[in-house]
Amino acid sequence: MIRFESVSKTYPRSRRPALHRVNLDVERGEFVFLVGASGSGKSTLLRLVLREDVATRGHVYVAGRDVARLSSWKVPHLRRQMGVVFQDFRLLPSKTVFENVAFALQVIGKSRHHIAQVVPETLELVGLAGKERRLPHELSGGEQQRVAVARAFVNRPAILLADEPTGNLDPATSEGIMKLLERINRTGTTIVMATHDHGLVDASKKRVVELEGGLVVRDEVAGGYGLAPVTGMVSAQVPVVPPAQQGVAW
Ligand SMILES: Nc1ncnc2c1ncn2[C@@H]1O[C@H](COP(=O)(O)OP(=O)(O)OP(=O)(O)O)[C@@H](O)[C@H]1O
Repeated sequence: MIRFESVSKTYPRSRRPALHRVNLDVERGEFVFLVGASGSGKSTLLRLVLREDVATRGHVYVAGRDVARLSSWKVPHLRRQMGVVFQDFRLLPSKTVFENVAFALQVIGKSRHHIAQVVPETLELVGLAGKERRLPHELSGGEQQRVAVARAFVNRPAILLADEPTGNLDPATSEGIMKLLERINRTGTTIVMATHDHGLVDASKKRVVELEGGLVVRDEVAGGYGLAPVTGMVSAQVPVVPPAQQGVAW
């Protein structure tokens, strides 16, 4: 569903690459955590999937298409297959819960009839039935993030990208958002979630891809936030060459 082939990204006026020769394959329906220190390249990786930016080297494929080769008029079509959730919710402050979610469908030309049917269904799914007429400032942080998830999912995208979706939430509320994302994942939507949330990653036992200075330094099938201590037991961890041995020339 998402494939990175030796992808490097160096921003203009930057000497160090934000991503360096990243190889990554995310299958349809997978749930992948993207972890790593601040500045390790997580958001850059997500931006390349969304084609908000293009790789300096290598290829990014989404659903089999090389995103850099898409003509500009096809980019909106690519993005329609993806939903995005951010740490800061990014809701429209003067629109109600219903209108915020409906807006995502209006801009892609869906009919009023379709919107009237699908928006309430989605709000029900995220646990916001009855709050359709509220404005964002009348909701808790967790509820605002649920609206953002509803907006990202209302068009039933193949892929949902989440950039620190629980970064502004307390642990219990974060757990609720995580359960919601897992529920969405069970419908078949592929999820890639960048996070600093140790607790969620450790509790979930999902695939963990760790970035360090733009390099993938760990890709673990059912990992934790940090590398598991070696106990002598067989580990599901994929061996990864440490950055120092990869011949990296910045
Ligand atoms: N628009 C930009 N122009 C120049 N450099 C950038 C730009 N965006 C990011 N960078 C640099 O690229 C590197 C990776 O940044 P990125 O935002 O991808 O990291 P991140 O892992 O998402 O960090 P965080 O966890 O803090 O969100 C950093 O060194 C950052 O300074």
